[in-house]
Amino acid sequence: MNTVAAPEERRAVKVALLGCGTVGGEVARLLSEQAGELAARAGVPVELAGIAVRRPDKHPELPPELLTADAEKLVTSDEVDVVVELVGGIEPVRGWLLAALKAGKSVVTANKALLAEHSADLFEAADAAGADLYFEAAVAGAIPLLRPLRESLAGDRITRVMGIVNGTTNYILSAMDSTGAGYAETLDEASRLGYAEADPTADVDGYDAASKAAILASLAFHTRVTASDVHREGIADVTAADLGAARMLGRTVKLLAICERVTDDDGVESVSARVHPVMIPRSHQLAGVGGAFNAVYVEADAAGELMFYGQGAGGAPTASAVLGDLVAVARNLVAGGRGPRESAHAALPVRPMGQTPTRYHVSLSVADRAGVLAQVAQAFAGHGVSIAAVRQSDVGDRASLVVVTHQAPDAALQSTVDEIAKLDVVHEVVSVMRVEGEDQ
Ligand SMILES: NC(=O)c1ccc[n+]([C@@H]2O[C@H](COP(=O)([O-])OP(=O)(O)OC[C@H]3O[C@@H](n4cnc5c(N)ncnc54)[C@H](O)[C@@H]3O)[C@@H](O)[C@H]2O)c1
Ligand SMILES: N[C@@H](CCO)C(=O)O
Ligand code: NA
Repeated sequence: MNTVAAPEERRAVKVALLGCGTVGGEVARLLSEQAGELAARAGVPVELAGIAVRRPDKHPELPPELLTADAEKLVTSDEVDVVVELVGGIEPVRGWLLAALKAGKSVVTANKALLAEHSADLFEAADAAGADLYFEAAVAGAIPLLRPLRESLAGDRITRVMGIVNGTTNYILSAMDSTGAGYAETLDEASRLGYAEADPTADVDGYDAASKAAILASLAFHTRVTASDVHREGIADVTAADLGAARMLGRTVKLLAICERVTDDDGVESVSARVHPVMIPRSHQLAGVGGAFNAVYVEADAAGELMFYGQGAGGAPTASAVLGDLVAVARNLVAGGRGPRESAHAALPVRPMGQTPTRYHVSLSVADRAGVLAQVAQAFAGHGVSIAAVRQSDVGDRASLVVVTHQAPDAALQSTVDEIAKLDVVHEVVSVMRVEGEDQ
């Protein structure tokens, strides 16, 4: 348990840094370059006790006496007060962090994959030992977002969190939209710039954003949501035709994480968490978020609408969030307090995607003859889906038909699209995508 130390008894807060790659390297640099200022802000010097990397011989830039390949031993060393984990992945990191917490060390991590599956165990271990668990860098990089959710908005009732939380896919979609650049070359560039995960399929297939959505939903709604509770679709299937269809409607495509508190007709509350590509109007504030930037809207009963924007990936921006957490832990050690614990009292069920209300855009290539529109409209009506707008234009002997719906349960919309694809009069389903935001 943390205790208050008299100023003369305070020794430096000693940090074990696990991982010294894109983010860890920047944390090590800033800890050294800003040592004086960090000590002044924390009220105590913050110093490295050791750095664990996979291959110490590959790091001539780091002090050799600090380097080790044995993270397991480092995390429970008597000399260490705080473990900063920037390795990533679930095992063996989970075991290291549980051992560290059990030994009373506080933990700062950027590891969303681990938190989205095991935060309950980690919080429990932190509570048992009276240690801290901070993870601002795990969602939306440099942007202060988790601290506002955990602390500033703890007195409000959040109803929705929606935004762009993966820098790599936003970088790719922005380039595909603005320059028509190809998917593969843009992904290579995102990896080179240090935005992508070690295995970039975690980014493009939506796993990274789904982990972040689970963390956001858990914090915003005071419940437990894991990555497997989040409906996940990535951007691998987003085509030039989708972007073209969006452009025709004055829209663009973004990969969004959407977490909502939903109340059914009987007043029963649940949460819905999903990640998928979405068409949004170009006038929407999220449409202007380019490159590896992230932006997240939070809607709360009393606060109204808030927006958080900034660099969501990259070494230095992510290190900024890590260092902020490290200063918070050091201050707690000095003052003898603790940061916020897990808040999961609401224990809300997770609503399946099929029952979640969404809106669809469907772009079809159809035969240009009488009665086609009626057949398509009938398919929507048969599934109880109400149409908001229809646009038809002739393309040679075919017609292009674009339908935008009102909200309906996602399963009803999926069934409608499946039925339409089988109609003889439909030559091709050119693009199907969910939509958010009002049309102009
Ligand atoms: N790169 C970003 O923009 C970014 C942003 C936010 C969060 N994150 C998260 O930060 C973490 C680190 O990401 P990164 O981009 O810096 O990764 P990275 O691949 O650049 O670095 C990983 C580091 O971990 C070390 N490592 C791997 N296995 C190890 C082992 N068994 N023992 C000791 N050290 C080991 C490697 O030597 C390397 O130094 C991940 O959880 C990632 O999801 C990254
Ligand atoms: N790979 C992640 C890093 C930031 O969490 C991204 O592209 O957003
Ligand atoms: Na953040």
